[in-house]
Amino acid sequence: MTTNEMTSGLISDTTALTPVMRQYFAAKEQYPDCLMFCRIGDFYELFYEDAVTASRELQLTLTARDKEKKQPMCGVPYHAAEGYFQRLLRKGYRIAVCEQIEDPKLTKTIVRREVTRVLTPGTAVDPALGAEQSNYLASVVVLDKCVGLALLDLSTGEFRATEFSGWAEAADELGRVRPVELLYAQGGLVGLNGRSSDLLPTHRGKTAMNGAPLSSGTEEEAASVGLDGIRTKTAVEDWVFTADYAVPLLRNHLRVQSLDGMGLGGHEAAAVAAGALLHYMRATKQGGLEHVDGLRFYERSTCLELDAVSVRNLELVEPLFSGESAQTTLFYTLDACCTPMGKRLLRATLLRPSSQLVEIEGRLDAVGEAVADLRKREELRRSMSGVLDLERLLGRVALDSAGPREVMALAGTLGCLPGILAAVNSFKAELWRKLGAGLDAMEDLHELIVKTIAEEPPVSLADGGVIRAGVDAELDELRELSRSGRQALVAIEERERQRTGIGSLKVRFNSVFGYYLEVTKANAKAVPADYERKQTLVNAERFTTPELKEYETKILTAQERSGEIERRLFAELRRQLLDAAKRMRETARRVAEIDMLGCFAHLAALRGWVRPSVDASGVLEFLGARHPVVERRMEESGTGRFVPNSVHLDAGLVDPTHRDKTAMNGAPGDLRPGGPAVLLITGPNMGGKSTYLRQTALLVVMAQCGCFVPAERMRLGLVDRIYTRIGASDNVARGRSTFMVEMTETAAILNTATARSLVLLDEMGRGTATYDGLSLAWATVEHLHDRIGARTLFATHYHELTLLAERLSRLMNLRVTVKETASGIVFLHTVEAGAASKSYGIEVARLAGLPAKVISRAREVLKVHERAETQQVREAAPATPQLQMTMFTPLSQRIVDRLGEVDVDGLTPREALNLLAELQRELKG
Ligand SMILES: Nc1ncnc2c1ncn2[C@@H]1O[C@H](COP(=O)(O)OP(=O)(O)OP(=O)(O)O)[C@@H](O)[C@H]1O
Repeated sequence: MTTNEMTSGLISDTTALTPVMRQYFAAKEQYPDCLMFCRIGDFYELFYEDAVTASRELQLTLTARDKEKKQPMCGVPYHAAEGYFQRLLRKGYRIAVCEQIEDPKLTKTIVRREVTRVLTPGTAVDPALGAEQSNYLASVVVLDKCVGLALLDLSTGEFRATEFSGWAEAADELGRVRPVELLYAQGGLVGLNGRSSDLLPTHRGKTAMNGAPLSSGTEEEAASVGLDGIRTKTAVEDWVFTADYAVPLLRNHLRVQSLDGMGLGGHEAAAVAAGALLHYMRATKQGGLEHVDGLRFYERSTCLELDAVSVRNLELVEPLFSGESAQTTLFYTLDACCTPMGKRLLRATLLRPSSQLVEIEGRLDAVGEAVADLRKREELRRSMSGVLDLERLLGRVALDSAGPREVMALAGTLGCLPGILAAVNSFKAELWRKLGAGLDAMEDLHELIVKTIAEEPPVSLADGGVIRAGVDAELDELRELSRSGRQALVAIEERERQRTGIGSLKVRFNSVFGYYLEVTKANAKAVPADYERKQTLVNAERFTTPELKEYETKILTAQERSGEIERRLFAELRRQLLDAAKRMRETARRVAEIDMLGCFAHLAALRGWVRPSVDASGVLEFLGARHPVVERRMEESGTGRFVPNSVHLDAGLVDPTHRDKTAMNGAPGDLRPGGPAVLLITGPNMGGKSTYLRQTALLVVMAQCGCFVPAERMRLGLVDRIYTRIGASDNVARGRSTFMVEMTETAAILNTATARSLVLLDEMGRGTATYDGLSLAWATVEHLHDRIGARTLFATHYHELTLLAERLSRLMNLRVTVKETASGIVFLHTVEAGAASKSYGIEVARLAGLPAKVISRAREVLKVHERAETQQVREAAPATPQLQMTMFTPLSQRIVDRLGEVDVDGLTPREALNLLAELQRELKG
């Protein structure tokens, strides 16, 4: 008999079951998708398939309730259960905890049992969660062709929602945020473009029996929706995802009349997703939602968009291959934050850099001021050094899992706030002033805690002595009573030793017998007649006396009563702290931002990074730029120096607001108007092409986060999106052909990139026959150049592509350089103008140790092919359509060209004036 059979009603005769098993099945029927942990005595037991699953996942011994072993079971001791729960949650399982809800001592029949908690990856806070990580529960809904998405991190109370016009963008956001659990309507996501989206269809819509994590459907689906990273997907009944139900629920929870104040006006889909998420929290019996007291509507359009593929390729927050060291990530390199909140904000900012000039410049101004003043900068960072995780501590208070020491830790952190405020106020930049003005130092709360809790409180409230003396008169009195009672016992012990002459006589306590006098067997004869025997052990006898009983009652009653008072006062304090939850969260948010800015300033000063000049042009120009991660790793491992390189790109966009900003960092003459929009980079393997591409993207990300950059100078016209198609990814493991993945990613770029985007294509077209690959690469470059005009870096091994420079006016060839020496080639890692003349693939193969015979044969074959191919490509490549110069040549270039054509000596003064007027007309559009 299996649980499935039982719960699906195949087995109707439950009378043969023991009463406990009947309770078990009743509970399991309600939560078929959870692993059911059933409390029996000191253990949580699992049965049937749940037992098989748990024993496999937790390496528990599988036993059986019956001789035929048809009823497998396994169990974990109740006091160690939380650790086992977490291990299963991390693997994506859902858990229901069926508790004994009566005291076994007080009932003569079977103890009642009920499910008191349902734990899921998104609703249970993992104590082992890293400070910089978030534990998002996500909820998604499609309403009126609009996709609503809500995200909640229960560990901090962060709650936000947004909307998308299409599923692809929503899936992309999910791929970036990587929630641990996703909620969606059971009926699937119906309504997108008037058709039923089959991306999360009903038949896969349920979490599998046994609480097993769902497989994410077919490969195409997984890739197209970017959901394959989410292990737990939970279907919730459709009615929950309706505006009539979810919106009032959300309003009630947030205690607001209208959601407009949270930026949710007119965003029903986002509100419904958020309301449904709260419904789920309640349905899984999660109390402690007090710290979830605000909801923020956020929009991606104010951000530099990074699709999930680019986040991965650029290793912004995670290494490309799981299991690799995190040291390859940009986050690791930039994380010099002092506080856990700062770390989390940095990580979130790297995933969502700004695309708003005012915001970026505001941050750069603030960072710049701190870079320039060592004393103030250090003071700022010092003021934050003792700050703990304010948001998580508050989360624990709300979830009622904060003990006295955590509350004291909270006070410690609150105590740092006045210092932080003073440090922030010492700066003048507008952003610092804004942050300072809104920073609530919360001295009242700090004082409240410090005055209520003892200086060095015990770990647990039950240990007593948590509340400071002087807080409650009755408590002080009771404590005095039990103290004097204990003193009296010491006196009794001494007196009785004298009276009986038994030097080893002791007054002792245990929870079963209370206080007693203990005498060794050898001395038992000397015991006076008024002692009343309580217990006989192998070596000792235990006695009591009426006097002892009297003190016992006094002491125990006093302790019990003071325990009650301590619990009440602690609960009152908790309530007061939660009443201030909103203030604390707001402060935590500001501290995070202060910390991140301080971190940027610290790194800039430490590593000599410079302030990027950001504007609304289409320029992207670096001088002496370095890859921050590779440079740091080379420094740390002592493997040489990183070779700086420069980049010059111009998408030819007119910057209406910053027309006068033609120079970087005030140095005139750096702007070369109408620079190339596409850079085609050739050169040997290992030459540094990928590094050059990635470094360009990373510097853009950093600059738009408001961070200084590792370069001598940088000018950046705002980028709206970064696209990357870099190297062969590990999609092969997911069963999709490398080439298919590459083409899907390239299609996404060609269909959605804009003239403001930055496109990085590395070795496109390698995964197929040479001519197919070359032709696709050729056509892609043409399309990017002619139709999109995005700033593009294209690294390739197809030397034939360098011929494109003859046809495309805004494409420039670059090459990574090598030096040929007698003993082989040396990589110089410098990028310079021009096409690589040779590919050196064979040289690199030689360095890798291919047999000499193979190398020399390869050289022969290469010669024959090279001659033939170059000729063919020249002849066969279709003519590029004539560029519409006026459309694609930047204005500045056209003016320069026009001036270049003029014969100045042959002009009359009037003609010169006319020309000037004409040029000005053109400038003004
Ligand atoms: N500017 C640089 N200064 C110093 N070392 C560099 C530089 N650029 C790249 N390197 C080092 O050279 C190695 C190869 O770089 P990269 O992977 O970028 O080469 P590639 O040209 O893309 O090679 P392939 O074509 O085989 O992918 C890396 O280990 C990197 O650390």
